Amino acid sequence: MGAAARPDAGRAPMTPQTRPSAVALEALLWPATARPHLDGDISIGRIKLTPLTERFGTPLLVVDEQDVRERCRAFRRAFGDAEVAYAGKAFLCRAMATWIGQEGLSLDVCSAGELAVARAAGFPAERILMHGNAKTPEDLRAALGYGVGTIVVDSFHEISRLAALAAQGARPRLLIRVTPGVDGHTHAAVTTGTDGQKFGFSLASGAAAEAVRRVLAQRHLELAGLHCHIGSQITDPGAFDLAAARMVEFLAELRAAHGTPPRRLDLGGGFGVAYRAGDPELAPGPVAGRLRRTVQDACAAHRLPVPRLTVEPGRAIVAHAGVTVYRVVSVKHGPAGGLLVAVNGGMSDNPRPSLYGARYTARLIGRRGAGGERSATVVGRHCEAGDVIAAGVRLPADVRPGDLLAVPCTGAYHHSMASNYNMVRRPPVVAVRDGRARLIIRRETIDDLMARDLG
Ligand SMILES: Cc1ncc(COP(=O)(O)O)c(C=O)c1O
Ligand SMILES: N[C@@H](CCCC[NH3+])C(=O)O
Repeated sequence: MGAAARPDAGRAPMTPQTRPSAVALEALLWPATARPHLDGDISIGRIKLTPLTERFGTPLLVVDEQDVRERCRAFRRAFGDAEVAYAGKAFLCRAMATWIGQEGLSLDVCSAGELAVARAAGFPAERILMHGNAKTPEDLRAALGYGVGTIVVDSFHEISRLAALAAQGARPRLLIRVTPGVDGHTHAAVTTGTDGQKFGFSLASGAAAEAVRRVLAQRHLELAGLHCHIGSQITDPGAFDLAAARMVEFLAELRAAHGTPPRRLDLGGGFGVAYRAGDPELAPGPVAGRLRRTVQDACAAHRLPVPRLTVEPGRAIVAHAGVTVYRVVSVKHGPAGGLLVAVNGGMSDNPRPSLYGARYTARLIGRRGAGGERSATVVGRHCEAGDVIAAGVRLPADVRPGDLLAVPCTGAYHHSMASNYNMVRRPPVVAVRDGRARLIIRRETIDDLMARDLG
């Protein structure tokens, strides 16, 4: 190519100062393999997002397999010989169950449906825990039928039901879900360690001690240990310490009352992650160090053997692996000079802002903006004014219909909580890794939606 034909002919040579650079990503928010590019695009797993949307459409949930695997490894390294059970409610499909299984994690399911996914992926039954405050007889039969390793019991009625089912053959291993009376200072809707909410047997009221007595009285049931889960998106490590210390104290009480204490202690999940730059996040290393020390010290103080620990991270494994890409449909001028940028998804693929006031960030991809930045609120397509995806974000002032917006940290409690509100079809999920993209959940079709409507 001759010099005159070059698009940059005649311009001053670029120095390091004038050479355009890709706008950096906030490293903590995006998947491990996410990289910004000069053209404004972002690649994940060495695949650029814009061509991916041309292939699979929008909205599109992209999941970075390497990010998931790295976080599984980080949790296993941090917790040493403890069991790490991924909480499938955060995001579950056959591919995810396969990755989790290959990385040596256990799996927490809370319905016959989640168990069916685990089964379809061939997840080892021994490494499955079943949860739920209102497991139905169908859930329990499915669990016993597959031979799940552990059932976490949550009510006196469930103990009776399990005893009846176990008398027919199975001998399930049980953890008792205890409510330790610890406030994790998270959103009220996901606070589960305090008395008065629906999960678990209260420690303070004596219900937990009574649940232990009832399980021990059933010869077909085996009491393996205790469980607690104080809530989700917790960023205060002190709340986990307090819960762990109370649970060890309870183990000591059980030894005094019944002889040998149960051998397992499951401290649940709930490790908070950053959704926006500057948000606090609990990294597995420090949190594991603290928790293990707390348990060891409390056991030493009570002269108890240290129980085998389990933790159940969900969000911390998969939230950062997910990026949702939307297409802008319309732009309006909002109050105080801000923009209202409406996209082709919303509360049906991300109900978290409307449920918990969750805050997200968003970024234009696929081209570089011009004309500076404006404050913007990214809103969804649903028939509610509260259908907001990201409020108060900075977007290029020239954002316009047809643009692509990427929202990071959408891997956990997005697809798993998606709905068909307004008969909108749920988006597909594409897994990316090492330059390859694989459709792991296809987009819903209008036929899917109509299939259950029998007229
Ligand atoms: C029993 C149990 N374990 C683990 C989790 C996972 O929580 P997170 O995704 O916040 O780690 C949950 C959800 O809060 C849960 O209910
Ligand atoms: N769905 C909640 C977390 C609930 C955790 C399940 N026990 C969220 O999106 O933050």
